[in-house]
Amino acid sequence: MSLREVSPLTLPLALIAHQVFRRHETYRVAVHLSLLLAPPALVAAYVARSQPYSAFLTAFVNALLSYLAALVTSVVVYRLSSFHPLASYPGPVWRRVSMIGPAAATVSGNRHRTFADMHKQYGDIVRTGPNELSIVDPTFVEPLLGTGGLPKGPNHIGGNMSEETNLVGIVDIPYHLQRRRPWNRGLKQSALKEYEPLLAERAQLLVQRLGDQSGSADLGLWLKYFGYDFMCDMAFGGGSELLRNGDKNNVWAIIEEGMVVCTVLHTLPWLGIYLGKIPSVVKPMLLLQENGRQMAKKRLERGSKTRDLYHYLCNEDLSDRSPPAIAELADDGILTVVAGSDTASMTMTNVFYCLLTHPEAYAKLQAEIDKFYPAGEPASETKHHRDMHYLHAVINEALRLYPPVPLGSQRRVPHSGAPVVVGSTVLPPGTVVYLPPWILHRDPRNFSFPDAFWPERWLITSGQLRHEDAQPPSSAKDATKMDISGLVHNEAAFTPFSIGPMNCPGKGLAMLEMRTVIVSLMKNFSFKLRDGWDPAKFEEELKDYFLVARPELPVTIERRRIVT
Ligand code: HEM
Repeated sequence: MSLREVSPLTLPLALIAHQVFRRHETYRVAVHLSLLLAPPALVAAYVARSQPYSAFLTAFVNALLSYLAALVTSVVVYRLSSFHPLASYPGPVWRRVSMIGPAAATVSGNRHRTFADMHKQYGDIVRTGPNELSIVDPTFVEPLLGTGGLPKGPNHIGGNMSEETNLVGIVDIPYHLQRRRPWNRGLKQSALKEYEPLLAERAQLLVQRLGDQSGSADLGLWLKYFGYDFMCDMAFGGGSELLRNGDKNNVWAIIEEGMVVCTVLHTLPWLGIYLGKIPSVVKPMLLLQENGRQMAKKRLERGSKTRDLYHYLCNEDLSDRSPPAIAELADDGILTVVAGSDTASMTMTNVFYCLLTHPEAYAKLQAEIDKFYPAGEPASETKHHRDMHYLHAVINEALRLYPPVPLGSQRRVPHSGAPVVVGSTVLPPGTVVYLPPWILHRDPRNFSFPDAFWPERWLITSGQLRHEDAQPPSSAKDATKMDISGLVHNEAAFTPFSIGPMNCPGKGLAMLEMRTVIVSLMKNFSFKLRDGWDPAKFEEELKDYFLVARPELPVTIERRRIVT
């Protein structure tokens, strides 16, 4: 049977299959295979009935080719047509067709820059994929992320290579909220108090190890070691000694290589499901998952002397509750490692990069630290944090310029529900949405001098500094006092931790950790960028692999004398 003979039969079946795929998006391999193979098989059985088996095989191959060609054509034509629900949204034509190209492009780590370029060209709402929009209008933040907002998007299904994801990717809102409760208990203020001694001990070890580095080091690397060790202390009651022993098991290479693969699979979730079945292809991802699972499993086997995060995740704080399933706890171990250690250590690296390239800000923060932590006052004392307005402003400003999750967390309008309407914008069912902090934070409509590191903006708007006493950022040479008095500062557009019931539960811990470490380091050392290193490279080499991957930060280190 030739292609021409089978095509009249396969064409209508392909059109029906397209509609089924479109309305009932599924990640079940069995359903995919049935929809892809059963119709051509039926056509072949029909046209080659009462003929030898070889005729059936020829008919099947031809039916499959014509069926797939019709299916692909139908999908592409529909996505490019004015019938597609997102047809009215502007965006590059190639991105309307398929996510395969965008997924391949994520490997470069420039996804955030690509999104920024698209917004420059097409405006505030851009169609960045066949069914995907990126929105940089801050009035959408609360309705889409806040209470009553949208559920999570499907990207973590790809990253997890399974529809069963850890907390961060749970799509079903009631189930997400149920799984979220122990995290909230384990990361609330009273629980943080119990982590403070662990934090103080680790920060002291970081100081000691940096002091051993004979005057020069990659500060980013040591902050990564610190971040991982502290996260293991805090979450699993110990288990990592990178600061003492170095990264002999390459855990950071595992995390960073895993995140590259994860970003590709976030963009094409169905591919994750398939590649998950070919371990050799997704080895970095599997190693990353195994690392997190092992950390959690070892913790469960040995128990913990401290009330660590797993004390809460295992419901050990509730006498009337049994622990959740081991698989669930192990999956949340992966999330703990990635969400908890990478983000905070990266932000501390960014803080030091900003301070070291802005000596006047460095000097102001040093003065504040010396005021609150004179000789004799331990750097681990947290009671001063709330009065350290400049420290808070510096951290906020680093988070504004370099949000660790540059595109933010994905959301999706449920397939089964009604369209979501925000103002005059209609988001049809099935639409995936990004609200990228990287772009919102650098938009002059949200923040004056958007590309400048200028902690003073946070002091002015919180009433700590009068407009008339503020100096414009050093990089904004032509700025006037007028520009400062008409300061634009829209905190509704500041979303490094996301917002709403599915936001980051680790915000309080991250702030505590960052403050303690910055104080400990600046109280003990003077840092300078290593001579000959070009700081311009730092920003260029920041990569978006869902979380930001950072370049090295080489510094010279000198011990300060005023310290006890
Ligand atoms: C500077 C540090 C950090 C930043 C900027 C950050 C940012 C984020 C963002 C943007 C999300 C996505 C939220 C959403 O979907 O709306 C998230 C989720 C999450 N983060 Fe963080 N994070 C940081 C540190 C931490 C720490 C220290 C922990 C502690 C373990 C943590 C635990 C989590 C968890 C468990 C989730 C999943 C929340 C959920 O889906 O309900 N994060 N984080």
